[in-house]
Amino acid sequence: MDELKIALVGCGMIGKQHIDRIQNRIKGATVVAVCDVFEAGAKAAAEIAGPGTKVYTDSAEAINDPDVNAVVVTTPGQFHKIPILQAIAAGKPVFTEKPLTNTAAECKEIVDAEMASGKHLVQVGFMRRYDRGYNQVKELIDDGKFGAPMILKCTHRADGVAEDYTTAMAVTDTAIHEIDVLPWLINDEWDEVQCIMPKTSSKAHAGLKDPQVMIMKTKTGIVTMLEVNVNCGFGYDINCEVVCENGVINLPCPSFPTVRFANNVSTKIEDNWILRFMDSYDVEIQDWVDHALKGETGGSSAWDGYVASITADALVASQTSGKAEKVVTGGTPDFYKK
Ligand SMILES: NC(=O)c1ccc[n+]([C@@H]2O[C@H](COP(=O)([O-])OP(=O)(O)OC[C@H]3O[C@@H](n4cnc5c(N)ncnc54)[C@H](O)[C@@H]3O)[C@@H](O)[C@H]2O)c1
Ligand SMILES: O[C@H]1[C@H](O)[C@@H](O)[C@H](O)[C@@H](O)[C@H]1O
Repeated sequence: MDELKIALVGCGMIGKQHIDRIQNRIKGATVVAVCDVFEAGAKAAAEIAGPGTKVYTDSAEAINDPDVNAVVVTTPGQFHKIPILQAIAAGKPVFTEKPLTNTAAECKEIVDAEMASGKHLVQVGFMRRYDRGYNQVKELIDDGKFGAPMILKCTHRADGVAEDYTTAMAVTDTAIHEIDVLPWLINDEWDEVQCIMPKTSSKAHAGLKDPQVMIMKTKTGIVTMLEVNVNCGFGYDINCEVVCENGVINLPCPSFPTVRFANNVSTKIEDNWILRFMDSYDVEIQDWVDHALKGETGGSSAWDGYVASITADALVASQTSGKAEKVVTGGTPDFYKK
């Protein structure tokens, strides 16, 4: 294969961004077909992709088009499973946005199908593994001079959320990023996780518990305290402080000038995830393309996506039990050992 000819399934917000990214900033890949259950949405996406782009409303038809040799899935999480399984059945590499799917049971079906195919075909869009700041922190941890990490203090704050955002989504849609990236960062695995509900913000819509505090402990005993706070009202504020034996490492934020003005010292906070992680998405998709052209996958595997969902299910269970819940994965199959 010398070029990926992609069918993109799910032409919403991030789907359209990935089309623009692939057509204009990524080498070695072109979107040749787009698919959305709403034909008008697919047609609008085809306009972005350019003349000659095929338009589908059925993912099986798009994925099995003989001109298509790779797939990008950008439907909402609860609709990821079917197009991913269709891509695996067709033997075509597939990049899916996070989460792999919304439940661990569905993720297991994908893992089983990929192992049965005998080929590594699935990459999950946990883009923080490609973020420059997280990579700089990882290099410092791996260097060893800071000693072992012991405590991680993280925030995942957003300006606000839509009315259909649920209490469980604080885990499955939002904290899922930290659930994936932190074990990669500190070379460890989750052991048990707990969700604690502080006083709910008056800005949270009816029925939503926000903020939430997630306490997550790894197998070697490192403890993470994660604040998920999606109605903070002041911007998209991602922080990660790693307290090690000999020092403390702070995730660098994208650089904005610090200004002194009107008796204040201040720095801008990014408005949203699109702007905060813009560069990471480009690096991530290019890395997927480069790997897929060689018959490989990079970044997060289907197994990583499955483990993230098992962890998310445990945290969601803790939202009601209030107790620490064990994360039980059964061990990495040889197929996924790196
Ligand atoms: N990595 C990130 O930071 C990041 C950011 C935003 C969204 N996401 C993820 O991207 C995915 C999409 O999010 P979004 O905000 O773009 O959603 P969206 O609702 O804007 O778009 C989803 C689109 O998929 C279409 N669709 C639904 N079911 C379909 C099916 N079976 N076949 C074809 N099309 C179908 C819908 O009609 C819609 O146009 C989600 O999994 C989300 O978690 C990731
Ligand atoms: O909490 C949001 C995350 O910070 C983003 O990166 C996206 O994944 C979005 O879907 C989530 O709702």
